[in-house]
Amino acid sequence: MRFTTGKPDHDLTYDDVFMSPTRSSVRSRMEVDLTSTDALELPTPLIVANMTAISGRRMAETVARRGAVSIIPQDLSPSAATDAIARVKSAHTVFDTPIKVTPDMIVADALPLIPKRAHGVAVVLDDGVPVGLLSDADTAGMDRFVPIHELMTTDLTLVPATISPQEAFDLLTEQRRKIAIATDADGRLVGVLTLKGALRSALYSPALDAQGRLRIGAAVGISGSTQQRAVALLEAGADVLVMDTAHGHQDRMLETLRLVRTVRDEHAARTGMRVPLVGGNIVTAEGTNDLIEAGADIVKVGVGPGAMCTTRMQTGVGRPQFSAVLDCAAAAADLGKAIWADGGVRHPRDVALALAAGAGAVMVGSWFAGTHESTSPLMRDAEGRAYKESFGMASARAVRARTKEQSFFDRARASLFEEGISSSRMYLDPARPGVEDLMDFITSGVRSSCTYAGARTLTDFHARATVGVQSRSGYEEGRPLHVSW
Ligand SMILES: NC(=O)C1=CN([C@@H]2O[C@H](COP(=O)(O)OP(=O)(O)OC[C@H]3O[C@@H](n4cnc5c(N)ncnc54)[C@H](OP(=O)(O)O)[C@@H]3O)[C@@H](O)[C@H]2O)C=CC1
Ligand SMILES: Nc1nc2c(ncn2[C@@H]2O[C@H](COP(=O)(O)O)[C@@H](O)[C@H]2O)c(=O)[nH]1
Repeated sequence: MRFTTGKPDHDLTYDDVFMSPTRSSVRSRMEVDLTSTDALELPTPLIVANMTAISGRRMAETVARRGAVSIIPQDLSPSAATDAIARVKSAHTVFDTPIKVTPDMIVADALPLIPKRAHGVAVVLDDGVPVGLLSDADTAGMDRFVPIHELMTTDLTLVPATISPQEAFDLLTEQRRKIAIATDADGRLVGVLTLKGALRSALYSPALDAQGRLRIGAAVGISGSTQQRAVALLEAGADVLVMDTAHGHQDRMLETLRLVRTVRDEHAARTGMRVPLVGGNIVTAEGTNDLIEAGADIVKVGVGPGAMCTTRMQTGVGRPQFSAVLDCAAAAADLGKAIWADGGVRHPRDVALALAAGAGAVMVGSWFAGTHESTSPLMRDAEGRAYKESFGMASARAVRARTKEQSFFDRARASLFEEGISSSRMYLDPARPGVEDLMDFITSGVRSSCTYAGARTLTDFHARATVGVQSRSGYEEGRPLHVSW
């Protein structure tokens, strides 16, 4: 990456910069290979942040089908974390896992479950065999105690699990249906595929492990029984382990990395599977070097840019994210490693700029909180707009949950040091209510950015990107107007 007018002597945020188009021989945005340039080599260079309100098994399986990875947070109990890994590992790599109900259940049992799926239906099963579909629309105006079999739609599009996404797409288009139900040779449910899902399956490659299962990551804290948790997560099949804390450039992080590296290496010697380790968060080249020396394959970069973050206002500490990513990516590359740009991503352009600056992949938290797949329950405000509650991992709320084994005094003391928001509303975008909709939005933007730079891969993109520094009005000029001025 080069600056149009030389590297400025002050640090820059994503909003401070723009990319210039350069001559390109790339004929189509579909020619661009978005494989991440970190140790994971993900088909889609996105990571879902290890935040309790956002990343769970539902999020993990959905994004893995589209080539990305979600990190199960450190605050989940070891059994909940290993259960999430097991569920994702057993999920189908093409067909979605639907909400399942039975004909005798009542509408009130199904209604809270249906919003957990962007496709908005539950599959009604009789002894494992699909017999109906239930959507919100089927239940409109009906008594909540009515049994599901009285309201369900029974005219189904059943397809064999061997069908290709393109065949499923053509069939659904021909039948003017939105969802197909895939079954095995005995007629039992395998999964579902929507029209959009079929299209996406043809466009994205899933993130798969060596055994062809969906990939998932998990976080390990730097306090407490780190070693035991790391062993349990590796045994369960975690594909990447993340260790992060507010101040990643501290001795305890370096000690934890060394400890977990030993556990990882023993696991690798036994199984032949070497799981990458991620350490963070830091924003300097020195921090990057120290974490890599202690065993990090990937360094997580970002102090203070997160949407739930109050660190910069509380402490004055942090660094504008574009410059942090640029410098840390260069330092990591010198050691043959990579970084993740973590935090502050609010538009597809931010992902593109982080990748242009050399990030191996980009971590997204709060933006994905406002989707059907995040862990929080769907709520509605007074106007009926759908939202999810989110909170920071260093908020008093998260700290209280994390320290529940400690004395009242220690918990009260710990929550004095909050550096995050305890409650925020992340509204679902009616045009993009699912995480896959946001992934479409982001990846189409990044594909386009690559072609503006004449790049076919993300390595090329970083090499060819030309970045300029812009004024506030330069940034404002680029914002679309939804109403006239
Ligand atoms: N990217 C970012 O800007 C930030 C991210 N976060 C995220 O929040 C989550 C929780 O992190 P964290 O709050 O570190 O909690 P952790 O549970 O990881 O604990 C942090 C440990 O480090 C010690 N510590 C020393 N100095 C600091 C410091 N300046 N800030 C925080 N802890 C310090 C704490 O001790 P003691 O409490 O006794 O001081 C505590 O033992 C992580 O996922 C982290 O990534 C949090 C803040 C900033
Ligand atoms: N300072 C804080 N940072 C936090 C907190 N919770 C999470 N985070 C960091 O934010 C990113 C995600 O950023 P986003 O803009 O995409 O939401 C996450 O990975 C953490 O590094 C917090 O309470 N305080």
